[in-house]
Amino acid sequence: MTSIQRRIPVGTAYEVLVGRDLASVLPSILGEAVQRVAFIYPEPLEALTPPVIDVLSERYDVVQLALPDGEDAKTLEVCGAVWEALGEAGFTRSDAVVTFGGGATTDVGGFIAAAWLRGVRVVHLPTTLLAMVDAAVGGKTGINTGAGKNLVGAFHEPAAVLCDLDFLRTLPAAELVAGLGEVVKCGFIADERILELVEQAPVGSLTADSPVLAELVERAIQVKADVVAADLKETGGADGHPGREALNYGHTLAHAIEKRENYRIRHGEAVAIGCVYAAELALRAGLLDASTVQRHRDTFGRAGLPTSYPGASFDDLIGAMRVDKKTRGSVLRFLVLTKVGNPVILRGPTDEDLRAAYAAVSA
Ligand SMILES: NC(=O)c1ccc[n+]([C@@H]2O[C@H](COP(=O)([O-])OP(=O)(O)OC[C@H]3O[C@@H](n4cnc5c(N)ncnc54)[C@H](O)[C@@H]3O)[C@@H](O)[C@H]2O)c1
Ligand SMILES: O=C(O)C(=O)C[C@@H](O)[C@H](O)[C@H](O)COP(=O)(O)O
Ligand SMILES: [Zn+2]
Repeated sequence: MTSIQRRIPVGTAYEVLVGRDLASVLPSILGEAVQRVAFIYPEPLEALTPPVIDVLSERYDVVQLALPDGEDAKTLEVCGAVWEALGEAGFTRSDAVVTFGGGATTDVGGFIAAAWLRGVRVVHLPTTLLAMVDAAVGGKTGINTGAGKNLVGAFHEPAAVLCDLDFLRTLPAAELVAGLGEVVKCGFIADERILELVEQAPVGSLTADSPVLAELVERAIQVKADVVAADLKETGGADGHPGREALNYGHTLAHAIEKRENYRIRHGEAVAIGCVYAAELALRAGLLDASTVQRHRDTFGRAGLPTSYPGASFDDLIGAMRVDKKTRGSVLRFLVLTKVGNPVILRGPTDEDLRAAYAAVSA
């Protein structure tokens, strides 16, 4: 039975619903004008789709589009094939896209919707923890290129995000842990209670049906919704706050590691390493104290996440770090903390500090 536990508005634009058995609310969001729905999902999740397809099929002509799994879907080739399929289906501006899957699927499906006819409605049904708390919320969509991660994309806000916690029941434990990477990141940038909840939870207790996990989901979505509502297109925050770039904590190194690993490391795992790196960098820049750096290692580690990366040298990664979207010209800009909940931008850290911080996470 449908149960909506929380409605979290993202400004005035749309809501993120958190609950269970949420597919039934889709028609009320999509409305009467929609005739065709492109249902985009990763092929391995086929067995989970019938309850959603059944709801959609009662009202709409459903075009089912199975994509490759995970990061393999975030390519121009996959987008091209889907756009051809939409053309063949006569997909119009009053039709809609529904994505169903993890963050890779919501990213590429969102981009497909953003570009088709220059923008059609999209509703995300995230099925991983990471996509519920982060990827599906906020309207960032995108794909990868040979030069790096998420280098092509668009801001395209969804009409709604439906976080159905029931889908977490089939999620492999390692994927759930990876999602905690973005949850803990939100704790460090904006909500210390998240850190306390993770620190106090018995190891292994944050499973799909845990009430603490449900609270973490709601808190992390709230952090993301608040930051996005204040700076939708990452143009900058007010009163010294870095705005949406705060959500990019840990991502400069994370994206470089993901590229280096051919996307075979999970995004949330790479983010955990990247946040420890950013903390080490802030320590060397005289911005952050050593105990908060240690708290990064302890809290990400307690969640089951890696906090070091011995897989490459600094010189192997710096090229990919330079294409980070926070870079301006040849000046690297890092999101760092001065304390928990106080993100700031560090411009042009010295080569010595960049290397020393990397040495501290690569041992
Ligand atoms: N747009 C944004 O703001 C934003 C934010 C964070 C991350 N991201 C992107 O999200 C992606 C990572 O997302 P992810 O961690 O969800 O990975 P993912 O989409 O690759 O999914 C991980 C794996 O879980 C499987 N899976 C998904 N739901 C399942 C379920 N309910 N049961 C069983 N298996 C399931 C998938 O098939 C896949 O194999 C990265 O590409 C990252 O860049 C985007
Ligand atoms: O929503 C944002 O803004 C974020 O930075 C959230 C990140 O967790 C996410 O991985 C995002 O896709 C990274 O964005 P990018 O601009 O560095 O590609
Ligand atoms: Zn991320």
